[in-house]
Amino acid sequence: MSKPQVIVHATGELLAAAVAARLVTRLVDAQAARGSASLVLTGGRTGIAVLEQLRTAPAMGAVDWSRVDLYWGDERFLPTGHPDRNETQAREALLDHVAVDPGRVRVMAASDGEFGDDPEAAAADYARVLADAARPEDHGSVPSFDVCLLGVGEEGHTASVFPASPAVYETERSVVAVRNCPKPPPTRVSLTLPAIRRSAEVWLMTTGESKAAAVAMALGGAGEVQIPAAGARGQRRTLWLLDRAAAAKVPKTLVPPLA
Ligand SMILES: O=C1O[C@H](COP(=O)(O)O)[C@@H](O)[C@H](O)[C@H]1O
Repeated sequence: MSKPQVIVHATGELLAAAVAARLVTRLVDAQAARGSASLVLTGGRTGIAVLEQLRTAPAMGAVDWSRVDLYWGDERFLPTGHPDRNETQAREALLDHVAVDPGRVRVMAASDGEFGDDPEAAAADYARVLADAARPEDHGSVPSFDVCLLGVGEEGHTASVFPASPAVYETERSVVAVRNCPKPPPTRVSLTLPAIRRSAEVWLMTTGESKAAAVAMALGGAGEVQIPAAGARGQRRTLWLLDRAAAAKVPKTLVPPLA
């Protein structure tokens, strides 16, 4: 498992543009090496801002979106097309504007979908989707995603794994239903930390003063039960992509000069 590396940008806008550029390079490299790339999307303000930036990124045309496998790290369990669904926001920000292969866009079920209002069934279904997509070289039931994008909440949640919640103690399942979330909406579906840790690269992205304490705790050695984002690590790389405000309380020894 990789050690976290911190990259700080001056503003949230610069951060989103820089992450978008970094992502273009990573996807192009994966496609050149293997023919396809896999990407886990996140919801949240920073995650969606990155997708908006990606849409107009200068080298965007270098990515063949029909050969990108798309997944979600978590989903708000709401009806199809609901504006608060991470899927809806990702489609508006990017996916409706690029030539994705619909068969490679693996969404988490909606609350009016085939599993009805049953988030446990939706989670079990997504675990099957992941298992079906895993290749022999992934050595398990979760693909080794090229990049897993994640946000970070004020209290340290990532995906929809909240501090001290049942999801943070999960060691077997790759996807779980999450109920009674402290942040609305209360019902969600989420990858677990063990599934996230199957990723080659994990990129945690967050901005703003309100995230500074959680970021400092995660990077300062807090446990994942207290700060779930601390447990999100990639096999090859773990990047913490921050703006100056979110990085304000991180120990100076961990922060390189401004990008
Ligand atoms: O609810 C969620 O929140 C987190 C963080 O969102 P932000 O707006 O504070 O950046 C996000 O990572 C997660 O995907 C989303 O469902």
